[in-house]
Formats: sequence, C-alpha cells, structure tokens
Amino acid sequence: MGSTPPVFIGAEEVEKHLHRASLLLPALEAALANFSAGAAGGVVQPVRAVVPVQPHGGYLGVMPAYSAVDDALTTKLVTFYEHMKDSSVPSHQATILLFDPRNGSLRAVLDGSVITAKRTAAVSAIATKLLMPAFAEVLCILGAGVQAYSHYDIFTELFSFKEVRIWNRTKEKALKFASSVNGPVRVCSSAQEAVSGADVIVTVTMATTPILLGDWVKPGAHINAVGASRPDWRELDDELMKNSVLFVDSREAALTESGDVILSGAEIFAELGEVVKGTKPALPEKTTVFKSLGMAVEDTVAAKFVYDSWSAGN
Ligand SMILES: NC(=O)c1ccc[n+]([C@@H]2O[C@H](COP(=O)([O-])OP(=O)(O)OC[C@H]3O[C@@H](n4cnc5c(N)ncnc54)[C@H](O)[C@@H]3O)[C@@H](O)[C@H]2O)c1
Ligand SMILES: O=C(O)[C@@H]1CCCCN1
Repeated sequence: MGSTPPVFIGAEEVEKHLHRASLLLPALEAALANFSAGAAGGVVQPVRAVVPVQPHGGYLGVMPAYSAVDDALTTKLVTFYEHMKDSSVPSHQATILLFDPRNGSLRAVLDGSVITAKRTAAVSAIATKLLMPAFAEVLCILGAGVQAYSHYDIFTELFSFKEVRIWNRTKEKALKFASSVNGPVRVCSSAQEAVSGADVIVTVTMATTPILLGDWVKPGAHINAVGASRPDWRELDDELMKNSVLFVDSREAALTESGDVILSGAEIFAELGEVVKGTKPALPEKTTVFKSLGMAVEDTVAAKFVYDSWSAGN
C-alpha cells in the first residue's frame, strides 16, 4: 500500500486558518517555555544552517525542529535577499514541510511566508506583554515592510496605545502603510523623531548598520529588535545594547547570528522562554531589548496549528 501524498496548503488557505496571529499565542508561549527548559522541554532545534547565495545577495536558511510535547516535526526553508531590485518579489519567502513524526512521511507542504509574518509578530507581542513599562502609550515601528504590518495588527489588537508612529527609510512606503492600516498612524520623517518618547519600539528593517540609537530611547522603554539576523548586521547601536537588559529567543542562536549581540558584547540576561516559565524575572521598569532571531519551533507549532485546523475542515 502506497503512502498518502502530502497536501499543499497555500498562502490564502494558511491565512484563512490563521486569520489572527493572536490565535498562536498559547502555542507559542508553550513552545518558548519548552525550548528554554532544555532536554526536559522536549524541543530539539539546532541553530539554523544559513547558506549565503553571494553573487545575488541572498541567503537560504534551513530550520528544522521537533517538539515532543506537540509531537510535531517540521522544517522551514526560508530565503531572504538584500537589495531586492524587483519590488514585486518579497525579500523573504518561506515554505514549511510537516512530517508525520511516527514514520517520517511528509504530510504537508505549507506556505511559510504568512506563518513567518504572524508567528514573529506574536512572539514580539509575548515579549512586549512581559517587558513593556506600565502605562505604555506610544508605539513606534521602524520599517514598513511585511513585518511592520503583522506587528501593527497584533499590537493594536492586544494593547491600547494612544499613538502609533512609523518611520521608514523611504517615506512613501511609510505613507502607504499609514493609509492601509485600520487606525491612525503618525508618519515620522526621521527615526529619531519616531522614537522620541516612545514606550514600545519595534525594529523591522533590513538595515545592516544601526538605525536605532540608545541616545534617543526613553529610559524604561521596551524594544523588540526583529531585523539584523546576520553576525555582521546591526539595527541597534552599542549604547542601547549595553545599557538595556537583554532578552533573546535563543542564547545559542544570538551568540551565533546576532550582530547586535556579538559585536556590542552585551550580556544576555535571559531567554524569553525563561521569563514565560517564571525562572527569570521580566524587569519591565528597566529599558529592555528583546532580540528576536526567529526559532524553528515557532514554525513547528504554527504549522501544526494550521494543519490541524485544515484537517478538521476537510
Ligand atoms: N526575528 C524573526 O523571527 C524574523 C522573522 C522574519 C523576518 N525578520 C527580519 O525582520 C526584518 C523585516 O522583515 P520584512 O519581511 O518585513 O522585510 P521587508 O523587506 O518586507 O521590509 C523591510 C523594510 O526595511 C526597510 N529597509 C531596507 N533596507 C533598509 C536599511 N538599510 N535601513 C533602514 N531600512 C531599510 C525597507 O524599506 C522595508 O520597509 C528583516 O530584517 C527580516 O530578516 C525577523
Ligand atoms: O526566523 C525566521 O523565519 C527569519 C528568517 C530570515 C532571517 C530572520 N529570521
């Protein structure tokens, strides 16, 4: 008897089953805690392998993970390209393969781009809930690409900011962002203007040198640093890195992949999963940075969520 061929779940279908990123919050919180529990947490996740595609300024990342608690086995394949000349092609494209852990058969091939956008924003939201100052009023987003939209969506769903500001390297993209989302957004002409007095800052750019300086940041603010995922790329300057309490998704990945962590020499205080578990404090009264690199197990639980929902409806 031949095995059943894998199903293909495209972007539209993934979107349908994952219409709000907040649907992933319980699974992601558990995955972060399990990851940071070491062997007892049952997450097997090596630091991703990244293959540079040098002549084209691109990278291929391979991100496998197994979560015993979820009994879910996946690998994401993600490409990301700097300086895209053709703006109709997204800078990041991803596919997730979901296997049957009992026998290794491929069950599904899922679009990974929607999942990447939503799970990343949901993890930033988990960090923000734990680390932002009390009475946070101003949200600032630096960057106006795919992640800016997904972060805006979940942040405005979960929190009640009085003001949302955006800055982008090219202002027209920031203007387009402000006119596309459902709510008022102040478009700023400089990153400094956008950041000044902000309580929560999200950096979601393809910058390779700092775009956010410690000098501009209000003491006690919380920063989700989502870009700069190569060891020689930066979004934050040394001053900010050294004068904040630093949280990461994975210590091992941060010390391998994050230019902001490696080149600043900043000390890592905790993994986000340790704060979720309660084994490390959150320190919301301090200036905090959550350096997010993205973890394969986040894709594993998100893909399982979509596959289970798809299976229930088919
Ligand atoms: N941590 C994670 O889990 C995770 C997951 C996915 C993406 N990311 C990272 O988040 C960032 C944003 O991803 P995206 O999918 O929104 O990308 P995108 O290409 O859709 O948007 C990138 C934005 O950065 C701006 N930009 C490009 N070069 C810049 C520069 N040198 N200085 C300042 N701004 C610049 C662009 O104008 C654009 O608005 C990327 O660095 C990406 O690698 C992280
Ligand atoms: O975790 C991710 O999906 C992304 C891939 C691209 C680089 C940054 N992290």
